[in-house]
Amino acid sequence: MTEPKTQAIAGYTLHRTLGRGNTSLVRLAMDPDGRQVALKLPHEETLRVQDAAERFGNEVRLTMQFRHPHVIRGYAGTAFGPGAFLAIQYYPDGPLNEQLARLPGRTLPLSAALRVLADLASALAYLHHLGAVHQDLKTHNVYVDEHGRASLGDLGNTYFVAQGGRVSGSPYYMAPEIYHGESSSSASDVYSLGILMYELLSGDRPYQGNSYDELMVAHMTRFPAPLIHLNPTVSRQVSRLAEQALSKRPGERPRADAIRRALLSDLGETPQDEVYEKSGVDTAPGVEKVTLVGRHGPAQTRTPRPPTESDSKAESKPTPERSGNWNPFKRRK
Ligand SMILES: Nc1ncnc2c1ncn2[C@@H]1O[C@H](COP(=O)(O)OP(=O)(O)OP(=O)(O)O)[C@@H](O)[C@H]1O
Repeated sequence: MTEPKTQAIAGYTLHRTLGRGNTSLVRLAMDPDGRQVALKLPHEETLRVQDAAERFGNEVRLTMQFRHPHVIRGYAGTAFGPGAFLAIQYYPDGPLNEQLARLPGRTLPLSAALRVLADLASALAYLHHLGAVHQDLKTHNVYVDEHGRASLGDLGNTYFVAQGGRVSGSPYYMAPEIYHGESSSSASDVYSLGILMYELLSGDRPYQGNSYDELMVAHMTRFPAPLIHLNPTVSRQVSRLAEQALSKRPGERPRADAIRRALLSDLGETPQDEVYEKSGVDTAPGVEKVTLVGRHGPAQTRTPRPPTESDSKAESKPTPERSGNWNPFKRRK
């Protein structure tokens, strides 16, 4: 296969193409420290279209800021301009959807599935603690290493609730309130986690459909069978939490941390509190900063500011994808 022409990034030796998404081309590369990395290079089109360029910039900025063992590790990046790139941890097995496609029956063994879900619940609990919403939890954005430990990637649509952001999601995983055109919240991430719990623990996503509209109806009006009926090896507690995560009303869903605890209990572990410390690192003059350091590593900085009128417009503006060439895996931009 001929490799597409790609912009050279100083200090990086480019190797084979790992994949191509809507936003970027991803190349295996050697970084200046001699480490193998996945190098995300925005498409020319991404850099030309303001909205897409901003999403790439957002992904670079947040990936470099967040530090958590289950949020994909960013090594270096440039958010904007012709030299834009993001170097992240390389996962030889690719994203979880590709891993599942290679497995018989598309299913992980129970303990492996519980571990992946517990790691993702931990990642969400961390983001939610910081006041952020991921908005795009799905198998395509999950990477699992050789020890079976999972990381949540693709922070392009992640935003801090206090700052506002564009509502988005993927139709198989998207909460009813997003279909209704309401704002996303930590509860909509928990809904996506509930979908993933069904998917990984029963072998199927709970809601199916051949179009955006069919999926919308399913998410809004149907209720899946209890998870324990689909997989009797799952505990009652995990089954109940998965059902509650899929509540139509966001307020009735559990928190990500409660799900993490239940999953760890199923693994025979005693869940520990995840501790986030406060510290004060200034990144810009004249702006209040809150820096939260996870027990797992250094700094995440957020800049609270009151939502503006344009934020609330953006938050309340869903962008349903109803065109003829509907693609269930393509994120709604
Ligand atoms: N860290 C990684 N390790 C290994 N392969 C990766 C990694 N990141 C991305 N890839 C490969 O590159 C492909 C494209 O990556 P990704 O989906 O993140 O692209 P994107 O354009 O940024 O996303 P989107 O399509 O959501 O805009 C993935 O499907 C995967 O095959």
